[in-house]
Amino acid sequence: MGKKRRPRSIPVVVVAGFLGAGKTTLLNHLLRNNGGTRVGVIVNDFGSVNIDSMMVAGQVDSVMALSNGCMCCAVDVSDMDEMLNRLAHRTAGIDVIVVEASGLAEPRNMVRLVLGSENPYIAYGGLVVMVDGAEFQNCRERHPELDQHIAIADLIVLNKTDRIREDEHDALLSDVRRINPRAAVTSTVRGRVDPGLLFDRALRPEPRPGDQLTFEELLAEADDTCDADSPHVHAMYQSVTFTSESLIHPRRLVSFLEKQPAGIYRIKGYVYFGGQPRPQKYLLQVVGDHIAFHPQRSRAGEVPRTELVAIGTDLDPELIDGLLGGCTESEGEVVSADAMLGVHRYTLVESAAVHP
Ligand SMILES: Nc1nc2c(ncn2[C@@H]2O[C@H](COP(=O)(O)OP(=O)(O)OP(=O)(O)O)[C@@H](O)[C@H]2O)c(=O)[nH]1
Repeated sequence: MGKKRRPRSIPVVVVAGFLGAGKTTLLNHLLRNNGGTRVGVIVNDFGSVNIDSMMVAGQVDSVMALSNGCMCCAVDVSDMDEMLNRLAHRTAGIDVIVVEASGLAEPRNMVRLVLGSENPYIAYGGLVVMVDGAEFQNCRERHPELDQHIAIADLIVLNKTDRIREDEHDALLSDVRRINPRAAVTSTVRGRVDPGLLFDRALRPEPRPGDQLTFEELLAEADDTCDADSPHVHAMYQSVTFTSESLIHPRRLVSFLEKQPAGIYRIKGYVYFGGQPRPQKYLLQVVGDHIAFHPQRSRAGEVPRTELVAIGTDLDPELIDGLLGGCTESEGEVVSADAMLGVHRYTLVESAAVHP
């Protein structure tokens, strides 16, 4: 009689963190440094164009995008379950699944979606919460509920420490430790964490007995709705998507970015400027006041299509669409050679390696 095989148990790790904290950057780092571990990825973006899945595509065999909008308040778990089923299927050969929550998701509800799965081959692998070292203290003032996200994390990644002074880092670290004395905390630049911290729970610092939250505690107060009694961060936010097949005028776009309409906190997406022998493609990333262009390699014959998602509060979609529409090149317009100077000022060359 053949030996009975034990069912595989694929850990599912949820990565959460406020808008722009560096979740996709961390994911790309993990995918590049997976040491042979096959990682399946589920991304859930807030806007109607899933920029995050485009940013990890090409890094991984299995990337799946959860449908338009933040999933954390989905009433049933079927969408998530369907993706988990596909990734956990034997033929996919996946060793670990990472779920990147939208930057506005309630992590508790994302965890609930994973725990609610009926798939016998997966096991909840913990919650990683990323903190934007440069923006967190400001964000906390606007959204005190972000402390709750930290409070339930298993691993807290203090990211963007290159953008803060040592004393600011120390203050942040002690705040985070006070909010969650249980979790492991690691400080990073560009999400460069040891993948072993996420993929192999045994490598994590072991919580002391009685320190770890039980699933029941984790799920307590998990909310299916976004009503006024349980305001979720994303209930206040909206997104505006802009697409254009015309080339973008660099100087006009930079001027838009430097004087953004009120309410925008985050902009991300792909932009095409004119160039020879082919248009120049950039990934644009704006978090708060911080603007970054990341040069991209475009394929020969690639049709330029700018896609940007702006996320914020009290946005005026028509105004934003109109202003971005005004940043396109008009037909026959001659763009001077120095028009790219503004873009170059905000260009991160090394980032080409982060987001190819
Ligand atoms: N200076 C600096 N920039 C970083 C660091 N990590 C990420 N970034 C930049 O921050 C911006 C946002 O990073 P993402 O990884 O897209 O953030 P995210 O959390 O996935 O964003 P959302 O999905 O919109 O919530 C990008 O321009 C990154 O290159 C870091 O450690 N230092």
